[in-house]
Amino acid sequence: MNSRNVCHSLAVALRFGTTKLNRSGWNPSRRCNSISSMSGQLGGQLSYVQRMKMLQNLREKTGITEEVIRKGKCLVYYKGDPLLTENFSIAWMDFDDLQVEPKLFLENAMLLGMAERGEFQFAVQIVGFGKESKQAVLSKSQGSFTDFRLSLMMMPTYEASLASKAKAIFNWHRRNTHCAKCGSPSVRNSTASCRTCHKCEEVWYPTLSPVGIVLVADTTKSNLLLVRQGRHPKGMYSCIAGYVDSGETLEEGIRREVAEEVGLTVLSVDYKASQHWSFPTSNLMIGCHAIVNGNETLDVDTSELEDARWFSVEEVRRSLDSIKTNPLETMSAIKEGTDQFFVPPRGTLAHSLIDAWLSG
Ligand SMILES: NC(=O)C1=CN([C@@H]2O[C@H](COP(=O)(O)OP(=O)(O)OC[C@H]3O[C@@H](n4cnc5c(N)ncnc54)[C@H](O)[C@@H]3O)[C@@H](O)[C@H]2O)C=CC1
Repeated sequence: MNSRNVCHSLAVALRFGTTKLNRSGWNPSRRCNSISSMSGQLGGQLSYVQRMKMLQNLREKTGITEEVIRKGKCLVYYKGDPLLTENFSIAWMDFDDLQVEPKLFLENAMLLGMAERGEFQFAVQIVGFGKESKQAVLSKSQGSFTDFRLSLMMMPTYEASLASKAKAIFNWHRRNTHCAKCGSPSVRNSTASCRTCHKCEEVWYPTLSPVGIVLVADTTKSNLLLVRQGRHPKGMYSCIAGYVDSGETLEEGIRREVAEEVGLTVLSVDYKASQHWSFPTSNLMIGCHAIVNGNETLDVDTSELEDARWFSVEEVRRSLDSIKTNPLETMSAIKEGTDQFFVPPRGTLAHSLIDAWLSG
């Protein structure tokens, strides 16, 4: 089985307004002074600060011009799946290779960011380009369209965050075509960073929900508590996660989730890392380590969880090593129906929290 077939199988196994643009939107005839003045810098390395200022300028002042599009590289999506190379990196495409009018491109694209060499990064959905679009892209590129969830687990971290951002923003625009204040149609700006109501001019920004995710250890630090939901692949145990409620701090949300889901008292919480996560919508996963009183009896909320169990550090380390060394083979074995315990794959914050705890 070649690696693409393995990937396809794994993807199955892991199944877990109008185009008129507003005043900061598309205007092909407008020259953008700031971009023109920057053009001397393009091609060389740009500092992080320079790049952020330029992106801010595009979002908030000038909007996207044809000049910007032509200097761009595109992350291409077909029906929600990104175009990746054989090695699970983004198969960036030049705008010219997409053979589409700039206006149609922009109606289906969003500004993602800017590479260090000054290339603008776009994400674009090609479904809107017509029936032949998929074949046309595949014939011009070295990539193939790869299941989105699998992509996030296999891509380099930086690229996975770009892919996650694009998916979340596209979804948000699709679901938020009308103003939540007056009900009139809203229009997106050219970078896709917001929508403006045509009637009342209220501006709407993509929403992001905070989720606390926590790796729980007992006071001896020799046991880790992991949980599984019915929708997880067979054998997979992960960290406790839950949405932070309005009015709560992150720590309060985590204490409440641990109490509700497994009936344990959290003694301490330490922030570790965060990750954007676009399932099912747009979440900011905020990852922590926590210590609980391990003498208390587990009281599992079976409406949320199928199981919660203490694992020894050695058991968790063996599982993590296996999935780190051979991610595709391990996931493939799991798909065949093994009862083997495994931790979430690379690309998930749960995996990083476990990895950080074991290396700490
Ligand atoms: N990247 C990672 O390592 C992991 C990510 N996750 C993600 O964390 C999120 C939360 O996990 P679960 O609690 O298991 O999710 P869930 O989808 O089971 O949600 C639990 C409950 O929260 C409520 N809810 C749903 N959406 C909400 C929102 N936007 N704001 C407030 N409440 C909401 C609903 O009542 C739902 O029943 C999910 O998106 C899940 O995919 C979970 C574990 C690991």
